[in-house]
Amino acid sequence: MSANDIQYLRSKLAQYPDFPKKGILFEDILPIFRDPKAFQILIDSLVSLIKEKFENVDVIVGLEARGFLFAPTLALALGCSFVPVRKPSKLPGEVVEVSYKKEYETDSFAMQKDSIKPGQRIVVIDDILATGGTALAADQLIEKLDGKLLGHVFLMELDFLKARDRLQAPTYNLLNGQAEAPEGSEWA
Ligand SMILES: O=P(O)(O)OC[C@H]1O[C@H](OP(=O)(O)OP(=O)(O)O)[C@H](O)[C@@H]1O
Ligand SMILES: Nc1ncnc2[nH]cnc12
Repeated sequence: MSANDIQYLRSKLAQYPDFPKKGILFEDILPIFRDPKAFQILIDSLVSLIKEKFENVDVIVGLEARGFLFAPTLALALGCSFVPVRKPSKLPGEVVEVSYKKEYETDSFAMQKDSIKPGQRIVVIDDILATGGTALAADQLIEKLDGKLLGHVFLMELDFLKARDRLQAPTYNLLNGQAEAPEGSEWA
């Protein structure tokens, strides 16, 4: 991704102080999707990043709700499956479920038991890494289904919350720099 592309995507982000609660600076990614040029840059950049960092990806897992805005398009561009992680009571059939805490509330997440096969190679996609509670919950669900977690890709990361230290798998983001797996972890 060129510096111009990064700049273009960053110019589409909007900040809202004290939303949804006092003290939270909310980062809004929705303007990206109002502009087809920005959306195309986003998908092309994510495809390049994933091809560069991960091998033989079978499944892109997207997290409700904002991950759903671009993870299916990305999966299609990569020729992978798309599998959703959803909020509770939304998925039919047998599910696995976990509760988690995020920057401004608690919630729970579920996946359909037959949505991934044991050993499938998985990259988890979401818009923002804040405390990491959401991403860790997705990791737990993938582990319960015996998927092979390759790593996480975010559009952006709230560095000051230091969530990267909580995530074990390699974690990348498009808009504010990249880092490798923690030293000593199985992915390092
Ligand atoms: O790292 P964390 O502290 O867990 O926070 C990050 C999560 O918070 C937001 O989702 P949220 O559930 O608020 O909203 P959404 O349903 O609009 O995606 C965001 O889209 C991430 O999924
Ligand atoms: N500050 C923030 N802005 C947007 N989404 C978020 N999810 C968690 N924290 C967030």
